[in-house]
Amino acid sequence: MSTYLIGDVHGCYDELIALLKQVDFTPGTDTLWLTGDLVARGPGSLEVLRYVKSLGDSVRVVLGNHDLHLLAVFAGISRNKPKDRITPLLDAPDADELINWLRRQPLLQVDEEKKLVMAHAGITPQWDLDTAKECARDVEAVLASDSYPFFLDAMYGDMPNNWSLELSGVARLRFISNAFTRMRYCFPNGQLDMYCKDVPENAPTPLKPWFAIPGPVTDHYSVIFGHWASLEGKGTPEGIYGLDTGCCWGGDLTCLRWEDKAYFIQPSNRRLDLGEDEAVAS
Ligand SMILES: Nc1ncnc2c1ncn2[C@@H]1O[C@H](COP(=O)(O)OP(=O)(O)O)[C@@H](O)[C@H]1O
Repeated sequence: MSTYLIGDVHGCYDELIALLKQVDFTPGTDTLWLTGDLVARGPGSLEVLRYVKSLGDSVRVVLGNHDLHLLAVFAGISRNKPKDRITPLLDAPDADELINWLRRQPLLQVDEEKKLVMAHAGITPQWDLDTAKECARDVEAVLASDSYPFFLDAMYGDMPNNWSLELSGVARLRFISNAFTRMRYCFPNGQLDMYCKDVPENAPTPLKPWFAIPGPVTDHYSVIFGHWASLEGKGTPEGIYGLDTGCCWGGDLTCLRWEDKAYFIQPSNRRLDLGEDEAVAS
């Protein structure tokens, strides 16, 4: 009975299956955790959603910004960008079923026994765990309801970027979805910066990666996140694990086995197809 945590799959179905084969993942016995961004960029978003949905209770997922964007595209709110390669999914006969399953997935996973928390981008240092849980529940409730398109229409944008108990309505929901799915850097007071995407060595002062600012959650829990491929899984403090290693860009799909902290790597098929140089340049 093992727990396998895998970074952003981004439509890389073949690599996901190969990685699960490598670790001998057995549904019903083992549990798979996925850091979100199941879809977009890679060629197999449809196959990834069908497979992950079929795993039932053997998988724990969180939503990423690309998953939310897919929901908005399917609802006719946002544009289908060709580079996302999601048209086969949008046109699939079971698209409705897959989308309805996806919009009922959480933003936050917590395992009290393992003292383990997972969110796509991470946990803002401005929140304790109770606040994070309450915030996640509020967005999840809207996404699961019939009025979810109203939220998806209002979710785009970078503001507000500072947590406050005074926030309400769509501004509050937008802050919550940005914090859970798009955050990378914070100001020293924990306020989000939604613009910088650079690697930490090149980040402008006073920005720091969210995980470099001590917060109530990271003080007591291990945190698993994805979203930030340019970190290449490196540079996080002990107990914080960035698992997105850019498979869809020609990097790797990374798996961490929780029980013994062993890492397993599946190289992107794209790298094998294109040759190292071309894949890295894109
Ligand atoms: N609140 C939001 N504001 C802007 N983009 C959002 C938001 N929520 C989801 N998205 C989506 O997230 C994706 C961001 O893509 P991009 O800027 O390339 O960042 P990333 O590095 O996460 O791929 C886009 O598809 C965008 O539509």
